Amino acid sequence: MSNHIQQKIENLRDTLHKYNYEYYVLDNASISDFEFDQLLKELQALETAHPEFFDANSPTQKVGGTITKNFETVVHKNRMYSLDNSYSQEDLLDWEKRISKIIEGDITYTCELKYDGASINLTYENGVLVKAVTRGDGVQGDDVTNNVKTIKSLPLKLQGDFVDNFEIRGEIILPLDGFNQMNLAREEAGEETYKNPRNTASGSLKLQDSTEVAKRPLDCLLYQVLTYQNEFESHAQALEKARQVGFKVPETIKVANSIDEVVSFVNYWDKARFDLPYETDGIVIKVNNIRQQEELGYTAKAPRWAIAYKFKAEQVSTKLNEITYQVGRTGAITPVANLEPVQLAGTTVKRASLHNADQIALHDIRVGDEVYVEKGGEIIPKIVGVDLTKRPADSLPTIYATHCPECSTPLVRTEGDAKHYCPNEYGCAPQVAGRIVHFISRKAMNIDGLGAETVELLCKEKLIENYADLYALKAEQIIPLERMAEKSANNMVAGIEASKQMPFEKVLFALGIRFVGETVAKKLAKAFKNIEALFEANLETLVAVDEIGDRIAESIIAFRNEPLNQVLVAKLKDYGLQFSLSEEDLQNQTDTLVGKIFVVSGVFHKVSRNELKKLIEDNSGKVSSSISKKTDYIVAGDNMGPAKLQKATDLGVAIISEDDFLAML
Ligand SMILES: NC(=O)c1ccc[n+]([C@@H]2O[C@H](COP(=O)([O-])OP(=O)(O)OC[C@H]3O[C@@H](n4cnc5c(N)ncnc54)[C@H](O)[C@@H]3O)[C@@H](O)[C@H]2O)c1
Ligand SMILES: [Zn+2]
Repeated sequence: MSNHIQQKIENLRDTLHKYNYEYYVLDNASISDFEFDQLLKELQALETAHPEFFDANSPTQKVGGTITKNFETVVHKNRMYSLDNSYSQEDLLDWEKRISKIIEGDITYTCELKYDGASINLTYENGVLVKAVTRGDGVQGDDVTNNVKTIKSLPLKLQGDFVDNFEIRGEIILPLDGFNQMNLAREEAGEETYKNPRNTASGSLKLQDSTEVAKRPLDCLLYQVLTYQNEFESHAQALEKARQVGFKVPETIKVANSIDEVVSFVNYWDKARFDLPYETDGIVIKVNNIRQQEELGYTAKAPRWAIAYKFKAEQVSTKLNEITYQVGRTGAITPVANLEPVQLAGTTVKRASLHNADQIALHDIRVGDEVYVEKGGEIIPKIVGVDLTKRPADSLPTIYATHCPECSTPLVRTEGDAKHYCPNEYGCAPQVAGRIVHFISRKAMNIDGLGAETVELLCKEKLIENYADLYALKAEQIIPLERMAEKSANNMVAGIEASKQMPFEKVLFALGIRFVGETVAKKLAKAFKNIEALFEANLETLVAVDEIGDRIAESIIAFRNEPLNQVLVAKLKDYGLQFSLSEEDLQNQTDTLVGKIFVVSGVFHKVSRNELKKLIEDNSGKVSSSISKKTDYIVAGDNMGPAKLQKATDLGVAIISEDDFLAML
């Protein structure tokens, strides 16, 4: 019996060591955090029940990371710990009870967001950054000073009055904006996209070439100051002071006087976090008083004076019954997992995306497996892993589809593309209907009174074969159809008619040119101003446009060379759709701000923030999210952050008001 348990404990330790290695060293996790946490919890429970198998090297006892051989190893002056996790209000109350037994007096807490990146320890001597070291195994880490120095928001030399010698800790993160831009560029270059901001940030830190790191839009958010003469009384005070001398300490931090206040903070950010420009995976609650922190001290792995509250992972496990294949509007094949129905984030989930053949192979996902399903930012849930312990003995590896499930054409897969495609573009029913559905969709022509199901019906009834046919539809043809009545038919026709006013960029997006998404369509519309100019452009002219690369350019050329597309575009033009920028758009576009880089900060009165950004872009200026030496102007509204203000002043960037800006135009 105990032998069996010991075996189980050892297996779990081995498994977790392996996952730690993949996560911290390779920056390429093969299982989700949720699964990892489950396994760790399982091990913790076994170890608590069987203290005779205690091992100081167990993943429950140690910080998970390690050092690499690529950088100089530095022993931390002050150990770097992990954080204990909590998942509910009860967990937080338990924690409060535990610490109240150890310390005397009232406790106040600081609540901070748990920034999802890589931890870093910065050493400042006489106000100058001298060392930046990763957490490593907590005792020693990698010296990545040169890489960290490229982070623009991090002060290399402090201005103003602060402690002379200190360490400060923070999280190196990759804001979502920058992450998406990096991925866009990779997609453009036909390279595989990065998985998530966290491991991209962590991987960037460990690059050998600092000039490469400098190109990545990393940021550093600070969360702890360590001094040697006890200069500060409270954690919040230390952070406030750090912010004043130019460190990026997020304004989201809050002091709470009770666990109830902590809980309100947690509940608020559980939703509001999706509006943040970076990813967070929870809240960190800390005892605010530094003397009390010292009294509480540390366990082997984490401070007793802090606890992380992890946002609920919207993830469950269920059985995979069947894999089917879906043909998208572009002919891309998506494998779909048909699941044993399960409740997830308030909805019943029956299907989930499996992405592509590589993903299936990577996780070795098989029919009959118990799989983990996760609901991320996207609406369609995805499978993130397999519970191998539950795999049936007779299970077989998945063999990926070879032919289109709709039209039986052999599938193709081009080099470097993760997806398989059905090449029968104009004869494969879902591709035909799919192109029309895309055309009418909200972000494209936004046609009221017409939905995907109706489009399929209209195709099936042979009333339409392509999107241009929509404009010839008459109410009398629609009324006899299933689920249709006079009113709905009239609405549909009116909606189609109204769509003729949609601006050029929307029409361009609606055409469904491969790789021409909403943003690219906007760029193209702005650059070429009308469809004739766009379709006459050669590869060279096309790639000269900002952010347009070979892949997009070739796709545009292929589209305009296809005779059917030429006919469709000509028909749409005849029907009166907008194939050039409007007079108004043209008038509003100037070169007034060409070459100028703006940062917009604060709240404005005459125009909204988005309008302001649009005005900058319409007048050929560039909007950047962070202040750097390259920034020409900061348009400052109300409540501009003091850190930004300081930074702008330090760099000598001109700070202008909303009125100043409007006057420039
Ligand atoms: N998927 C995998 O294979 C795998 C493997 C290992 C670890 N993990 C995941 O990593 C996490 C455990 O990692 P960990 O030990 O680094 O602990 P952690 O990330 O849960 O917590 C500690 C870290 O939080 C960071 N942090 C962010 N904001 C902070 C703030 N305001 N104040 C203080 N600290 C803040 C610090 O960098 C600190 O080192 C778990 O979520 C686990 O699921 C996943
Ligand atoms: Zn097909």
